[in-house]
Amino acid sequence: MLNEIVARKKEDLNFFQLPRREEVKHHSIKQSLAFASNRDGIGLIAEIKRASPSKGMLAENLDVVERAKAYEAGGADAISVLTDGPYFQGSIMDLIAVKQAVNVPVLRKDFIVDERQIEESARIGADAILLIASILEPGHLKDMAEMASAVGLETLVEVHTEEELNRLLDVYTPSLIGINNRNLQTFTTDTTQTRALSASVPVDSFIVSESGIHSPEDAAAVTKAGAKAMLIGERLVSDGDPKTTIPDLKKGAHLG
Ligand SMILES: O=C(O)c1ccccc1NCC(=O)[C@H](O)[C@H](O)COP(=O)(O)O
Repeated sequence: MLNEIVARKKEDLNFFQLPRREEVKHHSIKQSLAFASNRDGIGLIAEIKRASPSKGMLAENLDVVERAKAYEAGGADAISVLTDGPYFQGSIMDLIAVKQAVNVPVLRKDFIVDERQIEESARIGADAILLIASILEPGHLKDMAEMASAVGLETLVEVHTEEELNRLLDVYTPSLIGINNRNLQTFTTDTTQTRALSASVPVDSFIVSESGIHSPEDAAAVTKAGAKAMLIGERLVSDGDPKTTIPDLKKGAHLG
């Protein structure tokens, strides 16, 4: 009997195994965004965001697979999945499901503070992870970025202030830099933050403007400021028709 139970258990365990990382098709987020920037004037990362500390619940009972497919069909060049549970109501299950449903690169958005989260990100199939300069010492951030690269993950390194950016650049120059327009202490957003920092970003780094982008005019402002891509959560997650909204937001890149 016990043998039977154990055999059955082994079979069931196989059911839940994730595919090996080398069996999953991975896509470069930088390449996807750079291609879109050349083709459309700006690349777009659309975010799966159920809730946030600043706004509370944004999309209750969100079907993450349906939403991710709608983003992709609408022209998103990458998808960001918030996997933090306590503050954003996300989970790694969301990322696993999204990765299996779309062909654009998938970014894991979380508060990554421990090397084990990098191993986990690789295991669950993420193509890229976010590293936040305000919560990691520059040397630690550099080590984390190198470790991520060694396991096949790209990194988007997020800064909000000039001081954070300069401290980081003293030890490490990220290839993808996210300028967060949201102040993480007050939660206020101001898209002029992208302009304020972009001149200090090394020319070879690719700028992603993050947060507070709601309209084609916002897209125009961050494009003019030097962003090559934008990361949008709230505006898109509750939107009825990403197939219309995503192209409209991208068209903002061509506004005067
Ligand atoms: O969104 C928040 O309230 C928030 C608060 C504290 C830390 C992080 C937070 N957001 C994470 C994000 O990076 C945003 O979801 C992302 O940049 C998209 O922003 P938005 O388009 O304004 O939803």
